[in-house]
Amino acid sequence: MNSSVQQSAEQSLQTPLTPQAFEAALRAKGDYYHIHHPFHRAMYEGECTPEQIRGWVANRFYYQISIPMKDAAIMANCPDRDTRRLWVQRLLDHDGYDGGEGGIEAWLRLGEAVGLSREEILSQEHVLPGVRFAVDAYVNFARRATWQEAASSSLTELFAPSIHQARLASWPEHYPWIDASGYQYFRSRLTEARRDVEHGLAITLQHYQTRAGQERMLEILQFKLDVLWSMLDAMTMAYQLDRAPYHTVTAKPVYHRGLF
Ligand SMILES: O=C(O)c1cc(C(=O)O)c2c(n1)C(=O)C(=O)c1cc(C(=O)O)[nH]c1-2
Repeated sequence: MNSSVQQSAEQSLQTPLTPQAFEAALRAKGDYYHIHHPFHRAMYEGECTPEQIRGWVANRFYYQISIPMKDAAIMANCPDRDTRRLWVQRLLDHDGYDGGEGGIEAWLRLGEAVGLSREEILSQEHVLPGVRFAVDAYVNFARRATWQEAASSSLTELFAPSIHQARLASWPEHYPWIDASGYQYFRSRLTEARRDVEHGLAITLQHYQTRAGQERMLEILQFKLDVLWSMLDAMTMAYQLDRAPYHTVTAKPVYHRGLF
């Protein structure tokens, strides 16, 4: 590269993206959302066996119960009262409040609708180590990052309404054996995720003002996409390729159930 070309490349890397261009770059990350993962595609194309659906629901439960801990960690690091007043809604959405059951309970109902018992889900006996490690990486990131960085890592939710919508549109047709009462979680998230995104996006656009910061935020978003993709990789090994951990040694789920 001659020096003037190099200089202008360096300059453009120092120029912050406009808020519009930054938001467009965030949205472009949707190309790597787990909606494109083969396990996910199989789910909404009707190709999954009941065992595979049950495996996904039981494993995703670990994400569901970890999200409020992740959000509590963000609040614990956030000195801004106005932010906390809005952010606390996320905990309440999942844990329930004022007689409302909340998302964790709705997920347990989804589990029952696909044929799992409540005890089986709560015991975490089906949670694969790879899923656990991926989810824990997300919670641990939220514990040690600044609250703004941790808040912005939730922005994969930009793409979540379309994935919940895809399930609502395809599962009842493909999997008539699933009790329709189980779908309430997906329905609730359509509106909850949109509201979360509005707040998360406002924090993000306000916080990342330099080009280096914006590039870092895109890397944070990629980290979160990696978390979601890696969870499905672990499920693919166990439920599609019959290669659960230790399958060469035993068919028993000997893997640990969390060390809290
Ligand atoms: O079903 C999904 O594909 C999906 C994805 C995501 C996401 O993109 O992180 C979330 C959820 N669901 C979800 O239900 C949810 O409550 C949620 C919270 C968060 C977050 O990062 O704070 N992501 C997600």
